[in-house]
Amino acid sequence: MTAQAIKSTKASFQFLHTDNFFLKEINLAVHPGECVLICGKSGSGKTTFSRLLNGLVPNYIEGELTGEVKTYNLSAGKTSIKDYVQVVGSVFQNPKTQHFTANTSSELALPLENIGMAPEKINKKVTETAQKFHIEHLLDRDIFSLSGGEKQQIAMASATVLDPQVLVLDEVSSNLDQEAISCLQENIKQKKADGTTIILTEHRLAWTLNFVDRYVLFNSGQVIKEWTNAEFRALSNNKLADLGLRATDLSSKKQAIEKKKQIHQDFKNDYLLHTENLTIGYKKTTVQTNLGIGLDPNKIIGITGKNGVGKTTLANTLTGLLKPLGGKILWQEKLISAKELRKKSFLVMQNTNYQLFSDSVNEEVSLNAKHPEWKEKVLEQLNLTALAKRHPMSLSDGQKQRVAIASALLSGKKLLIFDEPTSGLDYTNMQRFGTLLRMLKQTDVIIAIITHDVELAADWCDEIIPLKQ
Ligand SMILES: Nc1ncnc2c1ncn2[C@@H]1O[C@H](COP(=O)(O)OP(=O)(O)OP(=O)(O)O)[C@@H](O)[C@H]1O
Ligand SMILES: Nc1ncnc2c1ncn2[C@@H]1O[C@H](COP(=O)(O)OP(=O)(O)OP(=O)(O)O)[C@@H](O)[C@H]1O
Repeated sequence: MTAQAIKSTKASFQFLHTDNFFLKEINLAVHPGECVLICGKSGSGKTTFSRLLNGLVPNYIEGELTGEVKTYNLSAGKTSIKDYVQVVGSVFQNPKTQHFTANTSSELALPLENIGMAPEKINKKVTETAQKFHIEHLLDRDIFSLSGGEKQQIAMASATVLDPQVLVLDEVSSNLDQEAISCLQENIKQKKADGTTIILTEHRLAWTLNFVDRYVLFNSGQVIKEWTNAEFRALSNNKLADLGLRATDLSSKKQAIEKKKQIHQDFKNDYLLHTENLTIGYKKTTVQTNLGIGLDPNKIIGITGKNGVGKTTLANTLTGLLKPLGGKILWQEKLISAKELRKKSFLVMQNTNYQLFSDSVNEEVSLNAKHPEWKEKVLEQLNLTALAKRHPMSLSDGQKQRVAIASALLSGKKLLIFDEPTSGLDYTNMQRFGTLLRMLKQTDVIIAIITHDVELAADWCDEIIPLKQ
């Protein structure tokens, strides 16, 4: 019998400074070349378990581990990270935390340099890898000036450049457009065909049906169910929703999105907030020119478009964080400055790590809250009540996202823009977020959501503005 690629035997893990074991007696065996997807609610332990497979837990995120977790001959808690990186390629949920260099080409070359590959071979491999992921246009760029999806693509390419035996991919599709997801699918299938063992943690499941062998459901730090691919495909969207999981059949949602694009009227100038010939971008890069868009209260507006098209740049400009390169932004038909826009608006960023400052969830959402009387209800609706005393930085990514969302909802600002707010959210939390937005839209607030999330756009947006290249 072949040895297992991954074998977790009664693995339990307790985070430092906590009273209880969070992961509880996890048994899971994955054979070489198998592709296993870990799903489950936000905070169920998907990321923590995946970090036991690449050595980050407990080497980097400390705590007590009992039982055993082996990735080939490496053993969590006993093997150093240095040895893990030879065997396991990882993509983290938040790609920003994983880049080691400031330049995209150096980022892809670094793992190859570390194993002493000759420079001409390195160049060839970097070019080949970029071609596989269709990201040649991103080579030799400053990493910090990439869009969220572009960063995710670089992280994925860099994790595979050494052809590792195991890939651990934590929410790798969360910021990608449809084209980038198709390319990711092809690459994963190719890796699988080459015998790579692949572990994914995901909320969005539809894109995984044609390559995942087994689905494993986590709940409160435990494995509670497993399905083969065929069994999982047989589950209806309703059944998945009962389990708190996202839909696998998105056909009707995609149709709904097309209808919502038609509902949105092209530019007219009686919007509460509208732009005229707006040019947005950075010192040396113009991202969009001649933008005429309008936003009104009392509806939830989705903003969609391909990776790198300028959605985040637009959000930053409309909330006054970035000055326009040209053109006008008008509020009630009067010119409005960046400073005034900052006063009126709240932006929930794509990476919420940058906007959580307080020592507890409770303090964070109370900062600048104009509606403290809503606090209890909002925390409850976003499943945060039990986390109120926790330090925001100790939360899972989906939990952090919900804290930033709660702050926005309580802020009393007139313009709320959410940049990919549901990238870390399961079905139930996405629905709860949508429900809160529907309540809020009756209060004369402009609500805009930048999103690649097909379910969020279809189920909760009233109109969709597609941003074009
Ligand atoms: N600080 C910056 N300096 C220069 N260029 C930048 C900067 N930030 C982003 N860009 C570039 O501007 C373009 C638009 O980026 P933006 O983040 O607005 O895209 P996006 O539509 O939000 O993408 P995604 O869906 O991937 O999040 C991209 O090509 C990106 O590489
Ligand atoms: N350093 C830490 N200290 C204490 N608790 C932590 C720490 N890191 C994570 N947790 C808690 O462990 C639980 C599992 O977190 P994990 O990130 O594994 O969840 P997840 O299923 O990946 O969630 P999401 O889908 O939101 O990313 C969460 O309740 C989280 O708050």
